[in-house]
Order: sequence, then structure tokens, then C-alpha cells
Amino acid sequence: MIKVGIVGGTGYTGVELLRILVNHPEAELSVITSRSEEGVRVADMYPNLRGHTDLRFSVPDADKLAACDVVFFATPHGVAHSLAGDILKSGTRVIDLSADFRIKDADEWEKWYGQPHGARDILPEAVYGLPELKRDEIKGARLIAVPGCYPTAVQLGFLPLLENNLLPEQVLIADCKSGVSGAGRGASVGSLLCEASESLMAYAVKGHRHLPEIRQGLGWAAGKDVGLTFIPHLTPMIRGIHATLYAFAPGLEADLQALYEARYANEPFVDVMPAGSHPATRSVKGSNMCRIAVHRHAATGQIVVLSVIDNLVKGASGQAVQNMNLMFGLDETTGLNHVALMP
Ligand SMILES: NC(=O)C1=CN([C@@H]2O[C@H](COP(=O)(O)OP(=O)(O)OC[C@H]3O[C@@H](n4cnc5c(N)ncnc54)[C@H](OP(=O)(O)O)[C@@H]3O)[C@@H](O)[C@H]2O)C=CC1
Ligand SMILES: CC(=O)N[C@@H](CCC(=O)OP(=O)(O)O)C(=O)O
Repeated sequence: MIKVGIVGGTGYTGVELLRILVNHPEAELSVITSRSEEGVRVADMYPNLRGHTDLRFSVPDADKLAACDVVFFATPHGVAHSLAGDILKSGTRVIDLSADFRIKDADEWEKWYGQPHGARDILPEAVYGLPELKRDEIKGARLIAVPGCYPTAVQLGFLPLLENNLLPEQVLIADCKSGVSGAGRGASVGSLLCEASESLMAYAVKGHRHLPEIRQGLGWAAGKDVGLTFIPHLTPMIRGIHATLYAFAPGLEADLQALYEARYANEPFVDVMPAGSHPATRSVKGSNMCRIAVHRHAATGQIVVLSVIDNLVKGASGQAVQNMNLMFGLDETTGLNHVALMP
């Protein structure tokens, strides 16, 4: 059994990790940390876990974490910077759900995250945990940077076009909508029912911290720099990301449906839907699936790709477990075969 520690067990991605891991046949939950809920039984705080775990929250303790086989960080940015190095020294592997190790250029990271990069020494060995792009590297990794939620939906949507060099020079567009759980469990005015429901708004139009992460991944796929306008919106739903992606390729004759189906034919967590489909976020709610549909706009010929994920599953905790499975030589889908909740 894989002994698992989770730092940040009370947050939304932390409890989602718990929901997935209590039914994972190869994982044994060993440590779950929270500074604010120390001593509280996990199942008292999250009754959906009653009967699944007897663990109590404990404060982060480097020795206890180092005794695990793998430690997940489901914490705000900067926490993994301060703890991951020591945990790795003990031979324990680290899977970080925050953005601490996602951007390879530490100066760029500091610019977007507004704080010093606290772990430049181990950054080079971090592997970007998007299995559809980095599967072989993930298998041998000790330190994984789990992609962000918006970056997962956008990269999976654009990859087939960029990998095949089908797009001429242009600025791509990613128009994205997120559920409110994307902002985490911490209290904030923007997440209040009266602020977030019955309304829809864009934010961070000038530049969102996921922009450099997405451009980095698209650049790897294309083999060159990729221009991107990325606009996130907050929508009145709890879970889900809906990405509408735009690209122009005048004169391109390729059968895009066939291209996408071939690219993702062997991917267990990417579903290319039949031509003409409009995937809904609820078709992936609670599941680790990304559903994609590729269209050509009738009047303009513009390529429009629709990509939906659950931000807490394929956008965070499910993808983190997918990485764990690969790192420990398990079938990639182990413990991740949840069917989405409908309606
Ligand atoms: N929500 C989402 O959809 C996604 C989130 N992420 C990323 O995952 C990470 C967690 O997100 P989310 O679950 O939403 O966050 P939450 O704000 O919901 O939870 C944060 C957790 O971290 C713990 N924590 C906070 N500060 C520290 C600290 N200094 N040391 C140790 N533990 C700490 C908190 O517990 P306590 O304070 O009691 O210790 C809490 O359990 C973030 O980096 C986020 O950006 C990634 C993809 C999607
Ligand atoms: C709705 C909302 O606020 N979303 C968050 C992003 C979601 C997230 O958790 O970002 P990471 O994947 O980088 O951790 C935001 O815009 O900052």
C-alpha cells in the first residue's frame, strides 16, 4: 500500500483528494494536516467521509510527512516551497497542487505571484503533471507540479492543433468560465452567495496568473512561443470549468474531428465528443474526465474548441491522483473511474 500524507486537508482540493483516496485500492491515508482544525476527526468535519476514515487532522510535522511514501500539498502558494525540499530528502515523493513548481522560470513566477520563489534549488527537477503531455517524465518523477484548473482545460483543448503545427502565427483566444469552488474555501466577499449567484463576470482581464503557465505548456506543444489572450469569468455554479477556445487557420483542409479523435484515442481521461456536440460542465461533475468538442464556425470558418472539466477533479485532485498512479507504476485510472453526476 502507498502511505499517503495530505498537507491542507480541510480545503476544497484537500477534501476532494480524501473523497478519491478513501476508495483507492492501493492508497492508505496516513497523515492529514490542518492547523486550524488540529485534533478534529476528519469525518466530523466532512460527514461524507464517515465510515471511510478514522483519522484526525494534525498540524504539519516534517517527520510524520517524511514517513509517507507520497505527500500531496493542497495548500496556498508558497507552502510547498518551504516544506517540499526536506520531504524529498527523506525519499518521499511530492505532488503539489499549488502553483509553486508549475512555471519553470522562477523570475517569471515571482512576477505573477508577487512573492519570492522559495525553492529555486529543486525547481529544475519538478515535472509538470499533465499526463497527456508529460506521461513518461511523470513516471520517473519525485516532484510533480499539478497543472492549474484553467490551464488543464485550455491546454487539452489546443494541444492537437499546436502539436501538428496547424495554426499560422496568431494570438489564440481562451474564453473561460469557472465555478466558485475554484476560489477555494477561504472566506472572501466575492464568494458570497449574494455576490456570486445570479450573475456572471469576467476578472483579471489585464492578465491572470495562469496566463504564463498556459503559454508555457502551449509553447512546449508547438515548439515555439504561442500568443494567447486568456479571459477568466466567475459563473454561478459550484464546480466546473468551461473553456471556449478560438483559433484561425484559413485554408486548412484537415479533418479536425479525426485529428482530435486520433490524438486522444488512448487517453483514458479525454473524451472527444461526436462532431457538433456541446459538452456541458455537468457531464464531467465529480469525474476526472475532460470532454472536448471541435467545431468550425459556419460563417467565418473559425476553429472553435469546447473543453470542459471539473476544476476540483481533472483540474486538481483527480489529476493529482492520476499522477500518483503513474509515479507508482499503477494503472493510470486506478481509483478514478467516477461517473459524473447528472443532473
Ligand atoms: N479550488 C480549485 O479549484 C483549485 C485549487 N488549486 C490549488 O490548490 C491549492 C489548494 O486550493 P483549495 O483547496 O482551493 O484551497 P483552500 O483555501 O480551500 O484550502 C487551503 C488548505 O491549506 C491549509 N493551509 C493554509 N495555509 C497553510 C500553511 N501555511 N501551512 C499548511 N497548511 C496551510 C488550510 O488549512 P489550515 O489553514 O487549517 O492549515 C486548508 O486546508 C491552492 O494552491 C489552489 O490554488 C488548484 C487547482 C484547482
Ligand atoms: C474562480 C477562481 O477564483 N479561480 C482561481 C483559479 C483556480 C485555482 O485554484 O488556481 P490554481 O489552479 O492555480 O491553484 C483564480 O482565478 O485565481
